[in-house]
Amino acid sequence: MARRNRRPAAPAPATAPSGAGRGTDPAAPQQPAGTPTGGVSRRALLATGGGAAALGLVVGTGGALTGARAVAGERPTPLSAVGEAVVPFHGRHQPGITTPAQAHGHLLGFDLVPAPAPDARRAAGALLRRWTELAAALMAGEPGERDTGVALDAGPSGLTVTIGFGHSFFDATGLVERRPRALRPLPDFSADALDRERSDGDLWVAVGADDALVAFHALRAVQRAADESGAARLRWQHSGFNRAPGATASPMTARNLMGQVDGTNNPREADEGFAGHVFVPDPDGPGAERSTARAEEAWMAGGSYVVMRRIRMLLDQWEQEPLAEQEAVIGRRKADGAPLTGGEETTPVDLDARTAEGAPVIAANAHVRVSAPESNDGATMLRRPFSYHDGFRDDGAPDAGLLFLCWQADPYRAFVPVQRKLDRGDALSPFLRHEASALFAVPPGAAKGEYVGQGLLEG
Ligand SMILES: C=CC1=C(C)c2cc3[nH]c(cc4nc(cc5[nH]c(cc1n2)c(C)c5CCC(=O)O)C(CCC(=O)O)=C4C)c(C)c3C=C
Ligand SMILES: [Fe+2]
Repeated sequence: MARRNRRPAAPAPATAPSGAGRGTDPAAPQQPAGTPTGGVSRRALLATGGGAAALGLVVGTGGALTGARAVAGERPTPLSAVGEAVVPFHGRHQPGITTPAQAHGHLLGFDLVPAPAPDARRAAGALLRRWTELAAALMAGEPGERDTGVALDAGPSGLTVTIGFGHSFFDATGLVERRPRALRPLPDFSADALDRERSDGDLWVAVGADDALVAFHALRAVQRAADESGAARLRWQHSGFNRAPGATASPMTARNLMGQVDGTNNPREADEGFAGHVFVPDPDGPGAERSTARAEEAWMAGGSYVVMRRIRMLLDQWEQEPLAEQEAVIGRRKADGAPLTGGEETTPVDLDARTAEGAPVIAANAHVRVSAPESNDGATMLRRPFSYHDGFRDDGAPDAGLLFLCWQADPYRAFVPVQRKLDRGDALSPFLRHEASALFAVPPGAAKGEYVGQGLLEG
């Protein structure tokens, strides 16, 4: 059976007319996040004399910020395509789902501060409004409330901020009736070695940007807003990276820390049925008949579910494997990601191909065979991972791997069956340890004037 491969990533237009930010292919992180807009950037404001006052900069709280680069009348040096890229915040879906994965990512899990349910709900609503306003401002290149200035000289750099709800949020806020069925806790898998303190959580915020300072600036603003609100406290943080835009001569699919080209056969937004795989359908729209959602979950229409897995790679073992073994484990060539059945990266994998001796060319336990939609009743997810490296463990091994993120309309029809199958017989599994896990309901995007999750908290 010849399988359909997705088209190669097309270079993003320098200026996108609306909506999509820098294109919608998470497998194409090397393209600058390009949607220069007519909006006034932080840097332009400074250079045209708006200065510190217009930016509401922090002055006198330890590190005075004066906007010293602001000189009235001075023309700003143009930002590079990377710096000036703007991803729109408002829209049907939240940003950071179909946005190509950026060079830097921070994933934050929060717990609500215990309080009687009505108070916790009110406090959560206020925090979500504050996070929404912050995200919209920072993503547009404007300063946040009492801005720290960390991102002062940069453009928004394709910044995205994405917000979600965990299973326990609904207990804490007395909203159990409105908890989606698809948000029930993930089952245990035999290979799990999960650290519960770095898993789960009431609330989730994901920050991505192509500049490290811009990403940190947003991460800190989000965490400080939670702290100051008294509504939520940080439970865990996982930080990761991808290759920087422009690091390769032309846009290419990213590699992971095992050296494999990773993301080739991701679904593309232009594929038929893409939205049905990734986003929760409208109750009366196409795809609703396949949905298990109840009327109480209508607030999730246009939203998506994200599974996060922190997967450590046993790199000392992996790097001992001969190249041919490494390629057999995946079913693709390491150099260019082409299937072992021939062709180039985007050539469809032929799962039926046999050697002269009659053995399958793609092994029965090869990762691409076991995980493919064709082997899982069509189960399809949008993968959007970051690599991570957090130093070395006591045994000297790198604490490094993949912050695996996948997006789907229903995790029980995508991640869960596929991970069950991988758990039973994937040639890659012996080189992996799943160390943290979480599932979040990511509501639809907010319209102007609304906040993310308003449909749940006030609907
Ligand atoms: C449960 C879902 C998946 C987990 C967990 C997972 C972990 C994981 N994968 C790689 C490396 C590669 N994965 C590739 C393809 C691929 N992986 C999944 C799912 C999970 N992977 C799917 C659905 C697919 C696509 C299969 C297909 O349709 O062909 C590839 C091949 C290139 C590609 O298409 O992206 C690589 C390489 C690692 C290293 C990893 C955990 C650390
Ligand atoms: Fe995979």
